[in-house]
Amino acid sequence: MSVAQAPRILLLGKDGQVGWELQRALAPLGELVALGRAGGTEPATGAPLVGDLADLEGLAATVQVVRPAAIVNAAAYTAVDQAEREPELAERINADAVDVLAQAAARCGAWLVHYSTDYVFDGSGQRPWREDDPVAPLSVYGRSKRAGEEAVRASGCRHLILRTQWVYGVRGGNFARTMLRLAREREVLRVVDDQWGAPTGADLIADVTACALRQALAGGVHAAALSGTYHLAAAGTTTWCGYARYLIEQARQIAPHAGWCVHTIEAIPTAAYPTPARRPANGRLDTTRLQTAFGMHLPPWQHGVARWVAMVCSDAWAGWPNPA
Ligand SMILES: NC(=O)C1=CN([C@@H]2O[C@H](COP(=O)(O)OP(=O)(O)OC[C@H]3O[C@@H](n4cnc5c(N)ncnc54)[C@H](OP(=O)(O)O)[C@@H]3O)[C@@H](O)[C@H]2O)C=CC1
Ligand SMILES: Cc1cn([C@H]2C[C@H](O)[C@@H](COP(=O)(O)OP(=O)(O)O[C@H]3O[C@@H](C)C(=O)[C@@H](O)[C@H]3O)O2)c(=O)[nH]c1=O
Ligand SMILES: [Mg+2]
Repeated sequence: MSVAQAPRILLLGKDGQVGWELQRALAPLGELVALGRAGGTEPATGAPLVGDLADLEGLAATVQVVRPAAIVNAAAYTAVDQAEREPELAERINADAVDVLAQAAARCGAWLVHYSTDYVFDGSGQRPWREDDPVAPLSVYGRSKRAGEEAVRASGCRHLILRTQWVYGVRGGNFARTMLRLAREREVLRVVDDQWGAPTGADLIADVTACALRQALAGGVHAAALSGTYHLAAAGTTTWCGYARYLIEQARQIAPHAGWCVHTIEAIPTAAYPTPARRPANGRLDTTRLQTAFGMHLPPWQHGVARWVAMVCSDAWAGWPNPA
């Protein structure tokens, strides 16, 4: 395929954990126009493009100018506890801006790839959640993400809503990085052991997104039928405590002399770790639908976590343990 015929893909949120990996994974699919908060320029004409999701008018205009075959939205308000204090901003970025993108996608016939979260569920029961199970978010963040999902479906655009969870990446802050820092500062860590989910790598999310979007962009009857909501998480499940223990054990093996202080990782109930936002106890996601629809297998969560630890603990990784 020549560059001129390659579909245009508009990526928003290019500098986040998932957005960063998407720059790499989406590049082979077409002509990628990748925007962060600061925006950019249209490759052919140099026209200014808006990447700030708080600028709703600018965002709609940007889609019109780029006329992409697909929009991939990796930008979001993801500070779960902080969202309890600024619900309007969370709603604007996670719902209003998504509404604008979805309507713009519908108008120009583009696919919209959008990410959502296990935090749309109330966490009841033990069974892994399926895509059509009822949602009942416990937090401002969760409610704003639910509203974003609803806007995408209501717009009528062809879409992939990919609900994921517990994301870690080499770029940006996450629970894994917090744990590795604390393990070098404290002798005892206390971590909740009654919230369940699967740590999922930003690289895995990006690779799966590229594979799914390629099939969607291929066109035809099969492609149109792919539009819908999918759960995307690594295989297996653990608790935040199980995750912390695995991470730190891996890190100690790879970098035994990195100054570890921790000798105890104590399993605690959620009630012993109060936070502004409530989080679901059962965040397990059933990924059967994704695996069947797109013909792929998802690896055990430990594989990606071990690779991430090897990456961030390597001496070559200049920013260890907290990159710029
Ligand atoms: N992180 C997680 O554990 C999970 C994430 N998800 C979802 O996956 C998607 C990707 O998340 P992830 O990559 O981890 O999140 P990050 O927080 O790493 O990245 C989000 C990006 O969005 C940017 N952003 C925030 N506000 C705006 C704005 N007004 N305009 C433009 N950009 C903005 C952030 O910029 P800045 O850094 O400047 O604020 C950041 O670069 C999101 O939809 C999220 O809800 C789902 C489940 C779990
Ligand atoms: C730092 C720390 C956290 N915790 C608990 C608090 C909380 O219940 C759990 C996870 O804390 P965090 O705040 O790091 O994770 P959190 O920001 O809740 O992560 C979520 O982010 C959003 C964006 C999502 O969509 C979710 O899927 C999920 O990944 O660990 C401890 O028990 N001990 C600790 O020392
Ligand atoms: Mg957090």
